[in-house]
Amino acid sequence: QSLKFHPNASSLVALSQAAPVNATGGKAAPVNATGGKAVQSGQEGTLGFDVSKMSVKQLEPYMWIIAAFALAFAVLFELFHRRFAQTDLSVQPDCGAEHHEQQISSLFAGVWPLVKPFFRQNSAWGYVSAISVIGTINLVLGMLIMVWQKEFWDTIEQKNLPRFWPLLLDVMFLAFARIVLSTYSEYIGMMLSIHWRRSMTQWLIGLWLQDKSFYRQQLKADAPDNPDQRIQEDVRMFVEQSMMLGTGLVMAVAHLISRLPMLLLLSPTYAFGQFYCPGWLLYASLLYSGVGAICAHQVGKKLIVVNFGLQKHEASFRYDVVQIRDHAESIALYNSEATEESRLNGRFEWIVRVWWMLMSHTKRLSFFQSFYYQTSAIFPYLLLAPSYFKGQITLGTLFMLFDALATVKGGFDWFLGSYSILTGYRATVDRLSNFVQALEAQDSCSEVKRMQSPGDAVAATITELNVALPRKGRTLWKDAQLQILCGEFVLLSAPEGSGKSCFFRAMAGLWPDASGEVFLPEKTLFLPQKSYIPQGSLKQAITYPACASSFSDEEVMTAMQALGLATLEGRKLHEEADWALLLSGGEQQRLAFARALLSQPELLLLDEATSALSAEGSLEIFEMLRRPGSLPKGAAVVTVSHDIDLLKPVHDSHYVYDAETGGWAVAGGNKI
Ligand SMILES: Nc1ncnc2c1ncn2[C@@H]1O[C@H](COP(=O)(O)OP(=O)(O)OP(=O)(O)O)[C@@H](O)[C@H]1O
Repeated sequence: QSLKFHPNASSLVALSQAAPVNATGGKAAPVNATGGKAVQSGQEGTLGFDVSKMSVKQLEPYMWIIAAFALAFAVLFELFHRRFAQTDLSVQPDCGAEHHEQQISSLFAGVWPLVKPFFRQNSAWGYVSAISVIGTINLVLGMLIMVWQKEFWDTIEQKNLPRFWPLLLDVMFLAFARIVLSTYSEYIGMMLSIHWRRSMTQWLIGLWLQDKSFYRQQLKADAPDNPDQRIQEDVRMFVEQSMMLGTGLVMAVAHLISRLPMLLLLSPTYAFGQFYCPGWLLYASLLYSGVGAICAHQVGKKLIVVNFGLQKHEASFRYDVVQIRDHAESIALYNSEATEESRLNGRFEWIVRVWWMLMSHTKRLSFFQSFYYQTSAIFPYLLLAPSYFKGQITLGTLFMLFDALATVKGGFDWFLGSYSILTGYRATVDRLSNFVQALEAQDSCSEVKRMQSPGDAVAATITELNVALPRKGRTLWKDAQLQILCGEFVLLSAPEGSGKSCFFRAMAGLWPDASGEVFLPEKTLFLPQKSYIPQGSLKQAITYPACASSFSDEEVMTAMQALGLATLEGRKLHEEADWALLLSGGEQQRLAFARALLSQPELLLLDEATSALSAEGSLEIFEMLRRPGSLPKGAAVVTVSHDIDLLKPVHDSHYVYDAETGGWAVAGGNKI
């Protein structure tokens, strides 16, 4: 079809071979023969045989030989090529336990909920309208080019030189319009792509970060893997593939609309020249394409799962590489390069295995698609030959019907032709849908009621806090109680693994398997043993989680001086670096306390937050916290630590874990 509608050089060459038959039907034979002769004599001289005198009968042995060779090649290849896999293909790769849509009826299930947030915006419809207008103009241009081509070839046949040059000038206008439209439709498509991607990325990031989902997802056994890949790679693929498939579908529908009337009007009323059935060509091509689509789905549907598995293993491999970058120092100190190399190579082997599955299923689909397209080529002849030989249609009508039938069938074949892309698309849609559903599900929310402290003399109260390990695991805390008075420094101690950090997580509302009531002041700050230090300026590292601009340089410098971060004072506040790598463990903990001074919390919860500091350093910090003006008046501090002897003197109360009751008890006393 494209040969007829594109006025470029190759189409003109192709048309010059096809046109004599197409344009004038049987009458063109002399032209063909004359033109043919010149070529044939040339071939005779070069190759030593006359192609025009050859018959199919003569060539039949060669056809058999080529077919036999193809068969032998296929058999031998199937028998031996797996030896070159260089991996153990008997091990079945895991393609993930997540939900996959595999029914033909549900191939597009879940697409609309993913697309909806973007298409609620007016700008999205603006882009779609612009692309649609350009597409419609392109269709009109196609029709104009068709008319131009007819006249052009008639002019050539009539050797009408005066008309020839104006016609060439006309085609330049058409070509210019085409060039401008195709360039801008691609450009607008790219604009749409980045807007759509940004909108979807912002939506997913919002969902992922809201209500601490990013943390709670980690605790779930069946949580979707690699959220980073879903937000970055899957969104990009989803947008690109949606646009590719959407454009293809719209083009197919447009071609159908433009050619369907022609097919219905010219279609012989007798099917196969025998049975009265108006419009039967349309039904026949619909049936043929429908059966082809169903067969393609049956042959290729496993590709959905395999594509899903490939995306999963690619993401896991990339995550493992990132792990090495994140833990470079530990790995270098352990000299564990060989272990890491074998771990990475082992991980990559899974990609190789899934790739081989993909190859095998793609080969099956390609076999079927090639078979389908080969039989499609003779399909119009099969349908129309009886009517033609019975004299019900002329040769000219036959060629017009071929053209209309091929275009209509091409439209119906959109599904089959796009099936490979569709399987990848389906896998991407599943990965994104599962991710969105997991983020939107509220099943893993903590049942701990967090309320604001009444104030007055009490800074925080924890009542009947029950904490268990995920998935109905061991109970860590049972009806635990704790009351912290304003201005009080409380020390909590318990054996390792008893659940101190989980207690804090439950208080913060992070732990899913927890219940109880927690009264906390509005400004509560948790400082863990290892604080997160974002990449960027030193000022941002210190002011985190607030923005760097929330504090003046002087305020930040004062906080640094109060924490004795003397070694950092030589650094410029706006110097950018990976501070988590540059700073020592002790410096990182001091930096976290600088955050406390800047954010001025009413309750400060410290989980082993001075573990990397020396004894003097730890005491210095607590003295500084106790100094008036460091924290707001009446601010309380709760410290979890194993350094009881060191820290007890700088705290007002000391509670210990009571293993029997699963709660806190006054050190040396009874349960609270
Ligand atoms: N995400 C998790 N999934 C399953 N079990 C967990 C998880 N996090 C912690 N645990 C388990 O919960 C128990 C308590 O852990 P927690 O970190 O609260 O102990 P801890 O008292 O703070 O220990 P330490 O003094 O060594 O820091 C441990 O047995 C730990 O293995």
